[in-house]
Amino acid sequence: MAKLNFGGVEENVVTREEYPLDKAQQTLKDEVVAVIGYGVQGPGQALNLKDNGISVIVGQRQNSKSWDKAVADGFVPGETLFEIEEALQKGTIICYLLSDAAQIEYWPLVKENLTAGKALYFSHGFGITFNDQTSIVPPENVDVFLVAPKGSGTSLRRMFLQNRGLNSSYAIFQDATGKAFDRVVSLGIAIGSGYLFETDFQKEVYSDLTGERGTLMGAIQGIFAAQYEVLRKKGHSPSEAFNETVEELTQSLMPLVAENGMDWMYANCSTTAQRGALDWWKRFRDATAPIFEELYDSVATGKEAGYSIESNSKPDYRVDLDAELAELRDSEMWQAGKTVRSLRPENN
Ligand SMILES: NC(=O)c1ccc[n+]([C@@H]2O[C@H](COP(=O)([O-])OP(=O)(O)OC[C@H]3O[C@@H](n4cnc5c(N)ncnc54)[C@H](O)[C@@H]3O)[C@@H](O)[C@H]2O)c1
Ligand SMILES: CC(C)(O)[C@@H](O)C(=O)O
Ligand SMILES: [Mg+2]
Ligand SMILES: [Mg+2]
Repeated sequence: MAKLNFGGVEENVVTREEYPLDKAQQTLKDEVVAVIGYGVQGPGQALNLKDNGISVIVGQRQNSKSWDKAVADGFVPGETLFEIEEALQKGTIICYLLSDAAQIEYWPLVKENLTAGKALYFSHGFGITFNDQTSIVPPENVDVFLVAPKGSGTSLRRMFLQNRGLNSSYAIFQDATGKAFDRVVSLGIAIGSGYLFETDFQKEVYSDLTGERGTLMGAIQGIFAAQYEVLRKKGHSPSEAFNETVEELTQSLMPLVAENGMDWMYANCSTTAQRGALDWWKRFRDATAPIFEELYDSVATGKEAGYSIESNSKPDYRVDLDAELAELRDSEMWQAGKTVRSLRPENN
């Protein structure tokens, strides 16, 4: 395993050079990887595994949209697509990719089928870390590990098809067979990870829940809305407010940050912009830091897990979720965005 320097701190990383695909294929050659759940990560991981020559089956409720999607994606009922219980019986590695809330409901069935020497794979530290709320406690004679892609399953698949790779974290919770490291790293490479960085279950879930509630999803929408609303209140048009808040960021500036970092993006803007950004960023940091502290505490005390379990375990959770998403979609800002996107030349 390579030790790499990240801003002065050494960390363990597994790269494709060190652990190439043929080594992963060799490690997994006698395994049947059962992907349970075909939501967002399920399709991304299952299709990448299949295209990488791994023996993969999907377990999903029949008569569901996800079942139909698996069929449309090339999984064949009775051959590579089964009801959850049958897939659990056939799999030697169980990739537990139901929603974190649904994992609670199906746990007794999964546990029943975890015979000695099998492996239980997660893409999140949620179920194990918050087992006081999930009751997910695996038997001692199976391997338990995670590979958590740091991005959407949709991106995992798209980047795979573009010959790129999303980075993932990996962690081993339990090594019953002595093969856990090879198994987890092989799966990480075979699902299409660019490289794998080491973590543990608790750190993965604390950082992941903080990130998605924070800068990646929650905070970014909050800061977009705040700036957009001020610009509108001061008399700017929706297109002007949207372009100065979102469109320029996603289309012009974030690709530059992705390529070479924030200072390089700054350096490619005017000295006027650089002066202003350098003067203001610390004020935004200081204003939001207390909210991030509160958020982290809410994650670490298990409150966020509790909220998520409570709301996503309701039989009609999708109805409320869809209504909340519609509120965002129908807001003036995102409706303005729809028109702005339609005007991109590549969309014409
Ligand atoms: N979405 C991502 O991009 C992403 C990224 C990294 C890790 N993860 C983790 O991967 C795992 C799967 O995430 P996801 O986003 O694909 O899941 P999801 O929340 O979209 O749900 C996945 C599947 O669970 C099924 N499901 C939901 N409720 C059910 C129920 N009551 N009974 C049976 N099936 C039910 C859905 O039909 C779907 O097939 C989670 O642990 C998640 O935290 C997700
Ligand atoms: C894609 C994300 C936000 O990184 C993932 O953590 C999720 O829960 O979907
Ligand atoms: Mg997450
Ligand atoms: Mg995440």
